[in-house]
Amino acid sequence: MKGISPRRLAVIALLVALTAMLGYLFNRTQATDIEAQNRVMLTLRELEKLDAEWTVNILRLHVGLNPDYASLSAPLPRMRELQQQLAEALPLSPGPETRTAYTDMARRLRDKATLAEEFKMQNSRLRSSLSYFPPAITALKAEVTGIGGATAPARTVLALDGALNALMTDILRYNLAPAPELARSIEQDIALAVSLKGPFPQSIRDAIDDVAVHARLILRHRQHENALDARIAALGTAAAMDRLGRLFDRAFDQGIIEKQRFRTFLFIYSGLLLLLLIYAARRLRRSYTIIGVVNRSLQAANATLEQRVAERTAELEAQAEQLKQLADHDSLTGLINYGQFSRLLDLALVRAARRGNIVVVMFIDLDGFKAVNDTWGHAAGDMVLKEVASRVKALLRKEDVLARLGGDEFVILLEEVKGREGAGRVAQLALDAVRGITEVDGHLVRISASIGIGATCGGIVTPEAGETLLAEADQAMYSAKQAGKSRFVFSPGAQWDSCPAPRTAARQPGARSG
Ligand SMILES: Nc1nc2c(ncn2[C@@H]2O[C@H](COP(=O)(O)OP(=O)(O)OP(=O)(O)O)[C@@H](O)[C@H]2O)c(=O)[nH]1
Repeated sequence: MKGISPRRLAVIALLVALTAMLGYLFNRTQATDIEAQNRVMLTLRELEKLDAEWTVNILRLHVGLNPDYASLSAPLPRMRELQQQLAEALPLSPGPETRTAYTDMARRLRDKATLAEEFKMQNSRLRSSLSYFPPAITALKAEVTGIGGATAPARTVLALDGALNALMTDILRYNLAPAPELARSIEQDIALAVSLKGPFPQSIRDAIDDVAVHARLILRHRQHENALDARIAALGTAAAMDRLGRLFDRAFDQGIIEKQRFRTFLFIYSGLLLLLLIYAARRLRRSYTIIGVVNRSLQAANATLEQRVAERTAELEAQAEQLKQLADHDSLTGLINYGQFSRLLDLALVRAARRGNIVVVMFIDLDGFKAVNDTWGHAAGDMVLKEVASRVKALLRKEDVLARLGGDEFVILLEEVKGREGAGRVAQLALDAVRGITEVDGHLVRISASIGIGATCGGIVTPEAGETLLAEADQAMYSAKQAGKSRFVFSPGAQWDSCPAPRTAARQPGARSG
C-alpha cells in the first residue's frame, strides 16, 4: 500500500490478528444451546418408549393376547417423525460416530418394520389355525365316541380318542414352548389318528384330515413366528438407540469441556492482551517523558540561544557604536574628528540657508606646542591636547561643536551667534582657556592659541561651502599667527549681517585681519 510505512503495516496486521484471535476464542466459548440438547435427549427417550411399546405389542400377539394388528403399525409415523428430528440434530454432535450410530439405528428400525409386517401375516395364520383347532378336536372326539364311532370297533374308537387327546395336548404345549421332541410327538399323533380313521365314516375321516392339516400348519407357523420373533429381538433397536443416546451425550459433554478449555484460553489471552496494553501504555508514557525532556531541553537551548543572540547583538551594537565612535571621533581627546565635523558643518549650513542665521567657524592652532613635546615628551603634549579640549569644551554651549582636526588644530562651530562681537567673545574665552594651561603632569608649560574666525549667513549652499568656510577660518588663523600669535583674527569674507544675495561659489581665502 502506497504511503503506509512497513512498520505501520505490521502494526495494523498485528492488531487485525489479535482481534481475529479474540473473536475466534469468544465464538468458541459461546454458551451451548442446552434446550436443543434436551430436545435431542427427549426425542430419543420418546423413540425408545415407542419402540418398547412396539416390541410389547409384538410379544402380546406372540403369546396370543390382544389380536389388534392395527396397534402394531400405529406408532410408526410418529417414530419416523422422531427419527427425522434426530437426523436434523446430528450437527450438534460433530464427528462421524454419531452419524454412523444414527444410520445403524434407522436401518434396524426399517428392518424391524419389515419383520413386523411378516410377523403380522404369520401370526394371523397361526391364530386362525389355533382358534380352529380346539373346537375341531372337541367336535371330532364327540363324533368319534358318539354315533360316528358306532360302526367302528370299540378298541379303535378308544385308540383314536386317545390319539386326538394326545394331539390336542401336544399342540397346545408346542404352541407355548415349541420343541423338536414335541414336534415329533405331534407327527406321531397325526400319523396314529390318520392310521385309525379307516373304520369310521367319511365325515370323520375328512375331519381327521383337516385336523392333521391344521396341526401341521400350527407346527410350521409357530416355528416360523418364533424365528421371526427371534430375528426381531436380535435387531437390538433399543441397544442401538441407547448407543446413539450415549454418543449424543458424550458429544454434548465434550462440547462443554471444550468450551471450558477455550474459556481458559480466552482468560489467558485476555491476560496477555492486558500485559501488551500495559507495555504499550508504559512505552507511550516513556515516549511522552522523553518528548517532555527533549522539549524542555529545546526550550532551554532556545532560551540560551535567544540570550546569546541578544548578548551578541548587544556586543555587535556596542562594537558598531565603538566603530562609529572611532570613525567619528578623535581617540585622544574624545572630540569629533574632521569627517564628522564636515558633516555637521554641512548640516549647519543647510539650516542657516533655510533660517537665515549665521554659521561661525573658529580655526584654533596652538602656539608653542612643539616645545612642550620637545621639552616634556609626547605624553605631556597629549595631556596638553586633552586639557585644551576639556577646557574649550567647557566654555561652549551644549549645541556648539568642538572638533579636533589633527595635531594641535581644533575647530569650533557656532550657530546663531550674536554677530561679530559674540564670536569675538567666544574666541577670547577660548584664548584665555588655552593660556590658562600652565602645568601638566608637574611640568610647567607655556602655551597659547591662534584663532581664525570665518562666518557665513547661509544662502544657496554648494557642496564646497563647508570647506570654503573652513579654509577662510584657516586663512584667518594663519593671519593671527603672522600677527604675533595668541590672538584671534576675523576672516575678511566673514558675513555678520542678515543674509544678502545667496552665495553661489566658494571664495578664495583672503589674508585680512578683523
Ligand atoms: N604630543 C603630541 N604631539 C603632536 C600630536 N600631533 C602632532 N603633534 C606635534 O605637534 C607639533 C605641531 O607643530 P607646530 O604646530 O609647528 O608646533 P608649534 O610649536 O605650535 O608651532 P606654531 O604652530 O608655529 O606655534 C609637532 O611637533 C607634532 O609632532 C599629538 O597627537 N600629540
